[in-house]
Amino acid sequence: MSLPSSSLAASSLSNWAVVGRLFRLTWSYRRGCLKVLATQVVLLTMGLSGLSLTGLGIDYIRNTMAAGAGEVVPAPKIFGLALPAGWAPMQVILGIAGVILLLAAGRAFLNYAYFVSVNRLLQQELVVDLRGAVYDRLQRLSFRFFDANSTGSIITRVTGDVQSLRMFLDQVLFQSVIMAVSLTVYIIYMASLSPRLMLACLATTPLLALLSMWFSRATQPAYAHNRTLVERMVQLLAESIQGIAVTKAFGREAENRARFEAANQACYDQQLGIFWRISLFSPAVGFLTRVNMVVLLTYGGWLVAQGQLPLGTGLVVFAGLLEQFSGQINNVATVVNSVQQSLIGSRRVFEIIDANIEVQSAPQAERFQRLRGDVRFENVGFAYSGVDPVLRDINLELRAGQMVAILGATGAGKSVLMSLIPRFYDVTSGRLLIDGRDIRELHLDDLRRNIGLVFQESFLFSNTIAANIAFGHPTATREQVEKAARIAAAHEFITALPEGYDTVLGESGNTLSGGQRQRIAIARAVLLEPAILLLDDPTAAIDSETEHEIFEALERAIAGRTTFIVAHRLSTLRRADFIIVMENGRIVERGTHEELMAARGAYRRVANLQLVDARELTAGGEEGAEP
Ligand SMILES: Nc1ncnc2c1ncn2[C@@H]1O[C@H](COP(=O)(O)OP(=O)(O)OP(=O)(O)O)[C@@H](O)[C@H]1O
Repeated sequence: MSLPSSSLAASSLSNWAVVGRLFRLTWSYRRGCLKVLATQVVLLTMGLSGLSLTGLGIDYIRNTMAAGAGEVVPAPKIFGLALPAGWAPMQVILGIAGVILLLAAGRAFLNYAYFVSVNRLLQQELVVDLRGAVYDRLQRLSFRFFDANSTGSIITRVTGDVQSLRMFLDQVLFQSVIMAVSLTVYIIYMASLSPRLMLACLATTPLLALLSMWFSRATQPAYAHNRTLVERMVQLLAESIQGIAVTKAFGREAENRARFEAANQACYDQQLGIFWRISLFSPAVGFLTRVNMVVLLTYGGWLVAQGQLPLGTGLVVFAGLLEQFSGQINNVATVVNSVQQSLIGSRRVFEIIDANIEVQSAPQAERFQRLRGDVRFENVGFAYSGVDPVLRDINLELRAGQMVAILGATGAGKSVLMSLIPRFYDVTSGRLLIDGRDIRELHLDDLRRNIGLVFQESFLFSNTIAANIAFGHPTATREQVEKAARIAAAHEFITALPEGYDTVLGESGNTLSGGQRQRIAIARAVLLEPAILLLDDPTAAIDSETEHEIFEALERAIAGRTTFIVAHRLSTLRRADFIIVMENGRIVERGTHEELMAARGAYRRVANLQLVDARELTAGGEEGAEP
C-alpha cells in the first residue's frame, strides 16, 4: 500500500509553473503594480525631457557662439512653447536650465513616491499576506507533513523564502518591465537621431544577452544548494535551542558550537562561490557597455565633424541615451541574479501552500455539538509509511463513559492507537467509528472539540495561565476556567502565584514545574467537557508524589467520559472497565486486571516489568491466579 507523501522535496514545480503562479499572484496586486509602473513611465519621460532640453541648450550656446556680431539666434521652443521674444541669450539659457532643474526636482519627488509605494505594496501587503497564507496552511497541514519535514526547512520557508518571492516582483518583474519599456524608448530615440550610429553602438548587445543566459543557467543549482545549506543551519539552531538542557547536562556545548560553525562556514563558502560568479559577471557587462561609448565617441564624433549630426540634440543626447541604456543593461546582472534566487524561494513557498492536507473534513460533513462517546475500532490498521504497519487488526469497542487502560512495551503502538481517534492520522485500513459513524464523515473541528487530550509532556504557550486553560474554548468565562483548574487540582498553586490566573508563562510554559504543566494541561482538556478523554501516560515525566496528586485530579476528570489511558499504576488499571495489552501493533490480550493476571499471559509479563506499584501487583496476581 502506498500513501501520499508529504515531503516537500517530492513536489517540485517546474520553473515555468512557478513563473505562471507568480504572474497570477502579481495579478491579484494589479492596482498597486500598475501604480508603481506608471510612476516609472512618468520618471522615464521626465528624464528624457531633461536630456533633450540639455541638448537644446548646448546647441543654442554653440549657435550663439558661432553667430556673427549682431546676428540673432532664435531661442528654441521648450515643449513646443516659445520663450518670450527679446530675451537675451543668458536669459534663454537660464530659462532652459530652470526647466531642467524643475524636472530634476519633480523626478526626485517621484522617485521618493516610487520607493514608498513599492515598499508598501511588497513589504506591507504581499509579504504579510504570503506569510499569513503559509502560516495558515501550516496550521491545517496534517501530522504526516510535520513528520516528513524538518523545523529548519519550515522556518526558512516562512521567513527567507517569502522574501525571495517578493524579490521576484521587485527585482525581476518590475525591473524587467521598466527595462523593456526604457530600452525600447531609448532605441527608438537613438534610431530617430541616427540609425547607423545606433547600430554601431549596440553591436555588443547580443553578446550581453548570451552572457546573461549563461550566467542564469550556471547559478541556478548554486542557489538551490544554498537553500539546503541555510535550512540545515536553521535546523541546527532550532534543535540546539530546544535541546539546550540536554546539551548542558552532557557538557556538549563545544561540539554543538563546532557543528553550527561548520554549517555556518558551509553557507559562507557556498555564498562566496556565488559571489565570485556575480563579481565576474557584473564587470563583464560593464566593460561591454563601455565599448559602446568608445564607438560613440569615434563614429559619433566623426558624424558631428561631417555636419551629419548636431552636437547638442544629436551627440550629447545620444551620449545621454547610451549612458542610460548601459545603466539598464547593467541592471540585467541584478535581474538575472535575482531570477534564480526568487524562483527557488518562490517554489519553496508554493510547495507549502500546495501541500496536501491529508486529514480534513469531508465536503458534506454536518456540524454537530456533542458526541455521545461510543468508540469502535473495526479491523483497524495503520502505517506511517507504505511499508511497515505499526497497527494491525485492531478491534475494540467502548460504550460511552467506559474506560480502557492500555498497557504495552515501549513502541507497541499505544500512542498511535490513540492518535487515530482525533484523526491526527487516518487509518490506513479498517474503520474507526464514533457513535456509529465513520470518523472520516464527521466534521473535523467538531470531532476534535469533543476530545480532550493530555500527552506525556504537555506543551503550553507563552501566554497567561487562563488563556492556556481556555485554549480550546477561548470564550470560556473565568468561572469555567477556575472550575476546570479545580478539577485538575491546579487552582491552589495558580492562586498562590503573584499574578494568579493572569501569570504569563515563559516559552513552552518553562516557568512551571512538570507536574504543574500537566495539571494545566488536564484543566485545558477538562474545560472542553469532552465526551472522549485520551490520556497518554500523563505522569510519565513526573515524580511519584506529584503523580499521585495528578491521578486524583484525573479521577475527577474521567468521570462520565469515554476514556483511553496509558498508565503504569495498578490502581488505574483496576479502575478501568477493561485493559488491553499491546504487542507489536496488535492487541494480544484484553480483560480486567484479575482476568488477565489469572491468564498468566502477556499482561502478567508486561505488568511485572512496567507497573510502578508492582508489590501490590504480586498480591493481586496471586489472588487472581488462584481463585
Ligand atoms: N512519526 C513516526 N513516523 C514513523 N514511525 C513512527 C512515528 N511515530 C512512532 N513511530 C513508530 O510507531 C510505533 C508505535 O509507536 P508509539 O508511539 O505508538 O509507541 P508507544 O507504545 O506509545 O510507545 P511509548 O510507550 O514508548 O510511548 C513505534 O515502532 C515507533 O517507532
